[in-house]
Amino acid sequence: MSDQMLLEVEDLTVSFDGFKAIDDLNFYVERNELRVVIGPNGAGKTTLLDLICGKTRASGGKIKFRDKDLTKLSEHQIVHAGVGRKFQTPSIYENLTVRQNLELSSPGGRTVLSSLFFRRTPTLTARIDEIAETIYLVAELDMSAGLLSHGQKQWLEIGMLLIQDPELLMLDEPVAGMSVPEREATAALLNRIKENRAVIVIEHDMDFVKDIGRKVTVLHQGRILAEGPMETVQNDERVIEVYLGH
Ligand SMILES: Nc1ncnc2c1ncn2[C@@H]1O[C@H](COP(=O)(O)OP(=O)(O)OP(=O)(O)O)[C@@H](O)[C@H]1O
Repeated sequence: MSDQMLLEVEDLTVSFDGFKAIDDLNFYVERNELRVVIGPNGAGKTTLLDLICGKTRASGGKIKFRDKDLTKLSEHQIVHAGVGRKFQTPSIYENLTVRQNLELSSPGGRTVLSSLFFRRTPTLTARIDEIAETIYLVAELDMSAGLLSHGQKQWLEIGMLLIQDPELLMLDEPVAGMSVPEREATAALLNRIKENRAVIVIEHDMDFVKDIGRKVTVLHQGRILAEGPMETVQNDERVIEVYLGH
């Protein structure tokens, strides 16, 4: 594969009691790409992300990320290699401020914050300001995270991943439960953050997928049913049959 490829998933299979949730899958993501993965319930979307982040172990196949095979690494090593994953439910610290949540998520943050000698270095402060700007939370930096709206909490969690500077960011239904303006702001946010990293988004909200306007992969029964620009995919007979027509 070309040097442009950041992630190369080849012949990936996982069986749960003989049922192949991912079935001999080949899936490639380029650097600086924003890829949307869609498909009916049970298609294997979440399982694919679980395999990439090491939460689920593959039965066969490879997941090449830069020069590493992720199937051989632990979850912790995969994070360290530069893969960030956001789950559906936000896992922020509600009693801490937005700034403290970001500080805690910064590399080494967990140890420095608990230290008596924690100091805000100018570099960290500047990085937090930059991220707060990206996730639309500049005015909320010193506010308790528990007071944020549902959408703002999702953005904070994205910020908590961004501060670790992952090369690949994976998001599971980031706009679920968001208002229309929040959804539009999230589309703009994802398009901005993919400028220096790759992003994989699982999504059911077709309006949002159209807002993002990027390459779409349709999964069905653990395999790729179609792949390409949204306009092509949404006119594909097989995609309409198994997913969009419902
Ligand atoms: N740990 C597991 N043990 C057994 N079966 C599992 C496990 N994880 C997933 N599955 C099964 O694998 C299939 C794919 O599930 P997955 O959650 O990846 O689908 P999905 O495309 O993310 O669906 P949804 O849109 O509903 O989230 C489903 O049939 C599911 O029941």
